[in-house]
Amino acid sequence: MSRSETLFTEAVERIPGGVNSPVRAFGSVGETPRFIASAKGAYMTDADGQTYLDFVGSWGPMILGHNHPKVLADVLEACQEGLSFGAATEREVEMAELICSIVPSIEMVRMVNSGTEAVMSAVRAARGFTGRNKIIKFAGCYHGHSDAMLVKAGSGVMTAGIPDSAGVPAGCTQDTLTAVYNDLDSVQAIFDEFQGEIAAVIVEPVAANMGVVLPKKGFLEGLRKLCTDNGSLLIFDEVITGFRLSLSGAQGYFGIEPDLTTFGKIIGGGMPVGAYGGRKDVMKLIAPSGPVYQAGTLSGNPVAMAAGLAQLKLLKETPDFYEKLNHKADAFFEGMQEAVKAAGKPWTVNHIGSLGSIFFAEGPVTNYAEAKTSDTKKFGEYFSYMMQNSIYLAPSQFEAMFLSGAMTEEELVKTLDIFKAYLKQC
Ligand SMILES: Cc1ncc(COP(=O)(O)O)c(C=O)c1O
Ligand SMILES: N[C@H](C=O)CCC(=O)O
Repeated sequence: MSRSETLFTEAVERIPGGVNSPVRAFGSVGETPRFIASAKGAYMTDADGQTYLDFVGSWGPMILGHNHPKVLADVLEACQEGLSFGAATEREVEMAELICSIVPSIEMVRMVNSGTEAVMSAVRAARGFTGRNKIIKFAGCYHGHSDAMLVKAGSGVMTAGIPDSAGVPAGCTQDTLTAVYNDLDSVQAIFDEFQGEIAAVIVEPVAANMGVVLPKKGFLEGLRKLCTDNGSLLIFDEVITGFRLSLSGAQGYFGIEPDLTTFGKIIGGGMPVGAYGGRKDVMKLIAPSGPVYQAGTLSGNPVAMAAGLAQLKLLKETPDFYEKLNHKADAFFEGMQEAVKAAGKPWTVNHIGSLGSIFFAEGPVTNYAEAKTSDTKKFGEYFSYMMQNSIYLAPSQFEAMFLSGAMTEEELVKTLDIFKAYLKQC
C-alpha cells in the first residue's frame, strides 16, 4: 500500500469519510485521496514523494502559488508576536482599509473565519436591514454549509448527489427560494409571487461550484435591477471570484455594484479567513453598532490577517498580475477546447480569467440542469489519467480548475500535451 492509502485506511476509522471536507475524499472518481506533505510554488508533493502540478490551489486561495516567500515571512513574523489575542489589532484596521480601497462597493467590512460564516452573516444582515425573511439563491450555486444555504447547492453536495442535507430542519430552508442560473424570468417569477418579502438575492457572479458556468450577458445587470426595483439587497458571493477574476473581483470585472459581498479563500492567503461587507447603512446594523448579532473568538486573527494582507498587497502591487495570469489562462483553456475539437469530441470547456472546467457534455453549459448532463464517468477517467501524469485536479466534475500566478507557460503547455495524449487514448 502507498503511504496515502495507509493514511486513508487509518483516517476513515477516526474521521468521517476519512477527510475533513467531503470533496477531498476522491469518492466520485473512485480513487484514494493523496495525502499532501508539502507544497511550494505551483507544485504539491504527497506523502509518497510524488509531486504534482497543482490546479486546485487549496480550492482557490493560493493564487500566488504555495508558500510565497513574502506571505510566509509575514506569517512567521506575526507568529513571533502572538498567535491570538481575542482583542482588536492594527492589522485588522489595515485589512479593512485595504479591502475598502480595492473594492469600491465595500464601505465597511467584518472579518470572519470562513466563506460559510461570511455568507451566513451577510444573509442575516440583509434580513435585519430589510425586515424581510426570504432569500433567492440559484440551483447549483454553493454558498457554504449553513442550514439555509443547503438547498440545491453545488460543490460536494452535487458531487455526492445529495438532494438536500439531512439534519436541516424544513423550517431552516422554508425561506430559501431557488431560481435558475442565467434565467431572469425565473427570478422575476419569484419576485412576483412573493412581493415585498424578498430580503436578498445571493449569487455566485461566476458560478464555480457546478463546474465553471459564466453569467450570460445581462444576467447580473438584470439581478441588480430586480433587486433595486423590489427594495431587496443583491449579495455577490465572491468567495471564489474575489481578488481572482480581477483585483476587485467579479464586480470589478463586470462593472456591477452589489449591496453586500462575501469573501473567503484569497483574502486569507491560505489561512482560515472570510469577510463580508458592503453598504455602510447595512453594515452599521452589525453588533455592537447595531442589532444584528455576529461574533467570533478567532475573527481577525493576527496570523491570518498577516497572511491575507501580504497576499492582497502583492496582488495589488505586482504590475499586470491579472492581465498576465488571465492571458496565460485564456491560452490554456482555449488550447483545451481546440484539442477537444481536433479530437472530434463534443465536449465543452467553460472558462473565465484563471477559472475553468471541462464538461463531458455537448453544451452549452449555462445552468445546473445542463451541468448535470456531463458524463461523470468520463470525468473520472480523465481525472485518473491526469493524476497518473502528475497533474493534480479537483476530484469532481463540479469543481473548478484554478490556475495560479506561479504556473509558467511551459508548464501549461506541458499540461496541454498530457491532455492531448489523454484525448488520443480515450
Ligand atoms: C462561492 C462559495 N461560497 C462559500 C463557500 C464556503 O466557504 P468555506 O468553505 O470557506 O466555508 C465556498 C467554498 O467552500 C464557495 O465556493
Ligand atoms: N467547492 C468548495 C469551495 O469552493 C470546495 C472546498 C470544500 O468544500 O472543501
